[in-house]
Amino acid sequence: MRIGLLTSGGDCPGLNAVIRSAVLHGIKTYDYEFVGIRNGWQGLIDRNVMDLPRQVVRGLARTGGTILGTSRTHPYDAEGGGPDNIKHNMSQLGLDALVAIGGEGTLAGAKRLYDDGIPLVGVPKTIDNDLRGTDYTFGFDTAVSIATDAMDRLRTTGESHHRCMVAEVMGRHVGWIALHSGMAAGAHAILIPEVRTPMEQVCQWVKQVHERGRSPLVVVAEGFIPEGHDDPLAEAGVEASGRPRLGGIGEWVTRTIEDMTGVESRSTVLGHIQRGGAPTGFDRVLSTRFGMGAVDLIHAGRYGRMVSLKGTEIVQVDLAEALDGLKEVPAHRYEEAKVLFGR
Ligand SMILES: Nc1ncnc2c1ncn2[C@@H]1O[C@H](COP(=O)(O)OP(=O)(O)OP(=O)(O)O)[C@@H](O)[C@H]1O
Ligand SMILES: O=P(O)(O)OC[C@H]1O[C@](O)(CO)[C@@H](O)[C@@H]1O
Ligand SMILES: [Mg+2]
Repeated sequence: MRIGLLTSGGDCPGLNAVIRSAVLHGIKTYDYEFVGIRNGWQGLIDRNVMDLPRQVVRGLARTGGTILGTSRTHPYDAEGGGPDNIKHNMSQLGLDALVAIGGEGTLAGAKRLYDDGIPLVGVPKTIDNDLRGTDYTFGFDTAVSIATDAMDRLRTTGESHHRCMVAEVMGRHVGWIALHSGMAAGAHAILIPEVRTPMEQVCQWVKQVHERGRSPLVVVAEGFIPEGHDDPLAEAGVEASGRPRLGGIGEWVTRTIEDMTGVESRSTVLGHIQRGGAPTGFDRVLSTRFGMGAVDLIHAGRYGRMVSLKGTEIVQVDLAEALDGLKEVPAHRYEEAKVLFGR
């Protein structure tokens, strides 16, 4: 059995650990061969690949990024894409099956390809943690840990200057990173895409905190839409795919707070720092187990499925089930965090 591995969508810490564990488990347990497909679906279209013998994956569990590269190439819409071309290329490369490691976009493409007759399995990744069908995606824990560390730092400088500090974190459609890092750092307000909090409410929390002698910390997810607005702020234009490049909401919230409360405020955008560097121990273990689980799925011929974490166990779910809408922050989780906002 010769298996192609690809990473697609935004990178995240843990991708290399999946590649390593899939290769080691596949070689040691089943005597499989592995091929790395470069730059996501693009590599399958271009037949741009690398061999993945055991020595290439040595020491990878603790490294950030992906040795295969990634892209947001659409497997159907890109020039040279489509199931027939991809099947042809797989046959030219001698590939029997694929492991697609990606977020909800990548796995939606994988599901379509599976429905069109391509034998593949999925591994859920993304710092956003927005995939249903798994308790956690890898990358999320690392992003939360980086954001929490940054917020602890913002709090000490904020306290020195009696300022309101605003931290913008990633989270295009969902506010998991904001919720968890904000809660971990003791934020006085957390603004997420799922909840259209009015700025009057945010300013009331900020004033209450300031009046009791503390420096307010406000955490805002990049996809937050303030009441009265229709779309998230996207001041950096659009990507090649036409998708808006989010960002700018942190600065907008900061200016609004300063104007409405008179409390001196500063904004920090964490950006891609949240996606860089080494994975946490939790993400290394999750990625390692996911990589092994994906190879087991292929060995069992269970195509069209992905590995998933349920509680402490690695299980398997249908891609269709995992892609049935995004995993948003439920209202009760937001209400729980809100108890500690403001006063
Ligand atoms: N329904 C779909 N069918 C086929 N391809 C898709 C579909 N949706 C998205 N894609 C392709 O998959 C690519 C990767 O998806 P996306 O950019 O959403 O990242 P992701 O895999 O969700 O990971 P992350 O959210 O962590 O960046 C998209 O840029 C797009 O080209
Ligand atoms: O790396 P890019 O293409 O700027 O994408 C940024 C997006 O990727 C993510 O990190 C993961 O989907 C989002 O949170 C963010 O909006
Ligand atoms: Mg995604």
